[in-house]
Amino acid sequence: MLLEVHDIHVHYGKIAALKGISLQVDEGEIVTLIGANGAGKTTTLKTVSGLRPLTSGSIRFQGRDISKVAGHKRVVMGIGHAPEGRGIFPGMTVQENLLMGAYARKDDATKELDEVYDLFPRLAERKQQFGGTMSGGEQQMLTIGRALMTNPKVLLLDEPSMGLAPLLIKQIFEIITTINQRGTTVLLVEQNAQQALQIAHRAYVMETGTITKTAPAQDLLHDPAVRAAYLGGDLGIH
Ligand SMILES: Nc1ncnc2c1ncn2[C@@H]1O[C@H](COP(=O)(O)OP(=O)(O)OP(=O)(O)O)[C@@H](O)[C@H]1O
Repeated sequence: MLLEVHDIHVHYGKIAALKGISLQVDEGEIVTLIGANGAGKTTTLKTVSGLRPLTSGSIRFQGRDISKVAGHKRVVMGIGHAPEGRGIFPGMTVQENLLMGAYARKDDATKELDEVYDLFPRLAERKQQFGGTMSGGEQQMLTIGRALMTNPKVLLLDEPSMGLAPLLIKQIFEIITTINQRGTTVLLVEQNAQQALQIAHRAYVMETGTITKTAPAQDLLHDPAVRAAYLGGDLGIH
């Protein structure tokens, strides 16, 4: 087991955002978390990467309890996080933004930089362009690229398709599959449940701070209750 989240509770002040979440991610998997707005998906990722503290419960990574390990150390251990809302450095070039992702590493990141440019030719074309002048979709690519610069064992992806045009959404999901096939485990949070379930191996359904269902992604694609709640009831399965 690569990542094991056990019965975590997380609060924002008095508000309980996570009320006992447990999930596992095996090496090599794409696991997706789906659920309505406010269910706690983003909070789950933030807690795994160390951006939010736990009230109780535990998180194990490669068998080690990391519940109290600082976020920057989790990066070095192999937990990469591409957060929602992009958060790139607008006044830095694309390349500088990517290199910021590698700052915690002691070794040379040339290989990772080449890999990121290979995955996202658009970023390679725009190395010297300021991050803030990139389009929304390009900034999304930059956020994912920056997280990949840490050479993560597990990549936490928060809403990578948010705000993207349909063609770009298709590309982003293809790229996530490629990243996974090249050896990175993925924990994916998505509003776009249909596409997420199509590329994922397994999925968890979240509702108001709890997990209500877990199954192979293909099973959830055909689950009438999941289809009605999260897939618009549309039966257009590909
Ligand atoms: N900084 C914060 N302060 C107070 N409450 C917060 C904060 N961030 C999130 N919450 C609350 O925690 C709950 C879970 O939020 P979270 O962002 O994790 O949900 P989500 O499933 O990712 O939703 P979405 O799909 O809308 O992004 C929500 O009720 C939200 O209002």
